[in-house]
Amino acid sequence: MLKLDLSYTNGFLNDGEIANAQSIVNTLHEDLLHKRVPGADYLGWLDLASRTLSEGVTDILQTAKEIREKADALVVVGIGGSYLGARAAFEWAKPEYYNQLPKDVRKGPELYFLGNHISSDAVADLLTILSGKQVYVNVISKSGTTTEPAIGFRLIREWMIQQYGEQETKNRIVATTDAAKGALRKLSTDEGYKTYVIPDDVGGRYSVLTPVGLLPLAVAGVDIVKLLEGAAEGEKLFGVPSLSENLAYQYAVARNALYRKGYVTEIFAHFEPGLHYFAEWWKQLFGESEGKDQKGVFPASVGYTTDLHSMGQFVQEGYRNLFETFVHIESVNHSVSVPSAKNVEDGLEYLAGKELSWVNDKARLATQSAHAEGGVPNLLVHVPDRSEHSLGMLFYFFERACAMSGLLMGVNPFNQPGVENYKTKMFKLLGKPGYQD
Ligand SMILES: O=P(O)(O)OC[C@H]1O[C@H](O)[C@H](O)[C@@H](O)[C@@H]1O
Repeated sequence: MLKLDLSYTNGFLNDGEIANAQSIVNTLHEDLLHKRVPGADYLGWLDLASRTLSEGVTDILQTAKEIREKADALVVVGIGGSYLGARAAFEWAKPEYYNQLPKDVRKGPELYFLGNHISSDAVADLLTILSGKQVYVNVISKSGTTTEPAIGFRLIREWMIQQYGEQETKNRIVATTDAAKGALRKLSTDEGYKTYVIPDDVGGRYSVLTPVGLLPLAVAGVDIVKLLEGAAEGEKLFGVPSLSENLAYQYAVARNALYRKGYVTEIFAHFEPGLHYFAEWWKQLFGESEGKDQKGVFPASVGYTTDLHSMGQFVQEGYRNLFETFVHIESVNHSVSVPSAKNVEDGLEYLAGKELSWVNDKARLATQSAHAEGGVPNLLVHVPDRSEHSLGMLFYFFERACAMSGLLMGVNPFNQPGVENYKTKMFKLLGKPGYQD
């Protein structure tokens, strides 16, 4: 079960400040359920996990099984919401050096991501590592027109045609896109690719539990049923209006209260390298949902203890507009202890035999306390373990919190009009037809 600890907001938030928001939360909760909110056409994520479980995921599991049997590597092509959820869950659920593990240990294909940048070097390096391998591709784009994945897909498709020929390439591509619209849908129909649909009513950053995330994760051997079950349990836990019960709404109210007091930057802080991409997913979720109409908490992230040795100074004593949200995993997958080394004078013998996770947790407790003392309020989300079930629940926790938080802030949490401006300017610079004036 997730837990939310707000003790380090004491002294920053007043007594009763959260509970006092109950009546506005009641109203927004009802508006959300009855689709009376801005962006109401994009609320399909609210009960997506439970609906998907009742419809079943047999087809996705079957496709994943075939790819697992035949492929040495799956390349997942996508960006933003068509990328970050799958990568977050992959890195959360699978071992740190997954691609380097022997195939009989890994039991599935290597997993690579493409289409999330326009870097020649990164593309060239990927094609080098793929050389001689049996490669399959899952290209993911809701609009089907996003520049980076469209370029990435052209490149990998061309490379595959050279390796395997036209027809075999078609058999190795699965496209995840809109049911009817867009260039990728048309190409998939023309070429006869296997396809999966991104529902109309689920925006990119809320789409991890659609085939966008589910197919690549199933190929990597992530238990997608447990992931969905965790999120479905989250639907119940975080689907009630009462602030004393609903931790997602508590979090939403707390971060809004801090925002109104000038804490305009939120740092997502974790202590596990495997959560790096979860933080990236979280940044898109909150950044695109709230950052509009000249409002919004700026979402940043740090990976401690690494970043205590780089960003720690700023967080402790720099400009005071920060608050932190720690995500702490209570039970990690592996037990590793500090070895004894009596002849080494590093002053660490007192830790000999102690679990690294215990040391890591003491670092977390010390950091929370020191940062609060330095004027940085912080919130703590406890996650029981690194299971798919806990991850599914955490995805839903933040999705539900983000919707409530954006509504409390008075913005439409489900659109992202601002991402178009640079695209228009870029298309002009690139000489795209129709963008010259
Ligand atoms: O799935 P796509 O249509 O390719 O979109 C991928 C991403 O790019 C866009 O620029 C939006 O800012 C994101 O919200 C979206 O997730």
